[in-house]
Amino acid sequence: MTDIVWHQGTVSRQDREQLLAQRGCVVWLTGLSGCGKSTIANELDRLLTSAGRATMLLDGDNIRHGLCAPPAMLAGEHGDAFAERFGLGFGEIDREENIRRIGSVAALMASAGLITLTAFVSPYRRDRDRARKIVEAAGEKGDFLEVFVDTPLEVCEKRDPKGLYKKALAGEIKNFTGISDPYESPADPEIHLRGGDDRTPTEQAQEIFDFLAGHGRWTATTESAG
Ligand SMILES: Nc1ncnc2c1ncn2[C@@H]1O[C@H](COP(=O)(O)OS(=O)(=O)O)[C@@H](OP(=O)(O)O)[C@H]1O
Ligand SMILES: Nc1ncnc2c1ncn2[C@@H]1O[C@H](COP(=O)(O)OP(=O)(O)O)[C@@H](O)[C@H]1O
Repeated sequence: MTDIVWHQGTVSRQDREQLLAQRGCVVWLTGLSGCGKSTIANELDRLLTSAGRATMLLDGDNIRHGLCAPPAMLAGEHGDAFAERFGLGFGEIDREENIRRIGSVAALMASAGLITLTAFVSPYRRDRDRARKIVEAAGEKGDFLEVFVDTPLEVCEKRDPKGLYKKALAGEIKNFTGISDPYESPADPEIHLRGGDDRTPTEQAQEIFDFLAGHGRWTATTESAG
């Protein structure tokens, strides 16, 4: 198809995972803005690192400051044509490319043996399924865990930690997920967290931690979680 040929490295994924005594994977949190993705992912990151696991957290807001920056952030350094071509907004095709890039980066991190946590709205089922495919192609089935942070829209709107719902409802932000853009719920997520329930983010993160521990993602524990 192209003249690009895959180069097989000398150090294998198994070599890297052996050093870490764990199997790399991707924990993919999806849900509306304000549903609790970042909070739960950060709590999970803390639980895992306290337990001696090697992790990396990719968070939507942060990644959109670099790898998936919007056109306005790129124009100054690279010019308008570049910014238009490679900068990402929130249209359907932009979100598709955002999730494609994140899926690829997450797969690389999982291949390095890291327990990779991602927190992106990722509203389209097809995009999430593609991310799963990329991760599993780089590893094996079971390396991708979809976590649906299922917090009702009314709760997210009420929390509105960044004031984005207020702006979206006033028509100041276009294509805002849940208001003027769709969110397609996962059909069969590995973990379904009901974000509006009485549990704390720490308790919800613990549920994910227990799932990972119960599925043999690591073989040695240096310290207990908590
Ligand atoms: N139009 C629109 N729709 C949804 N979200 C918006 C929008 N504009 C800005 N934001 C802010 O950007 C964060 C979502 O970025 P993501 O990269 O996770 O989005 S996506 O996965 O490509 O759909 C999202 O972060 P979270 O609130 O943490 O989810 C918002 O803060
Ligand atoms: N389980 C929870 N219970 C109560 N409040 C929560 C819970 N999870 C998150 N929050 C609060 O909701 C707000 C939005 O969380 P955030 O993690 O930024 O969401 P997202 O990353 O999905 O946009 C934060 O102010 C956070 O403290």
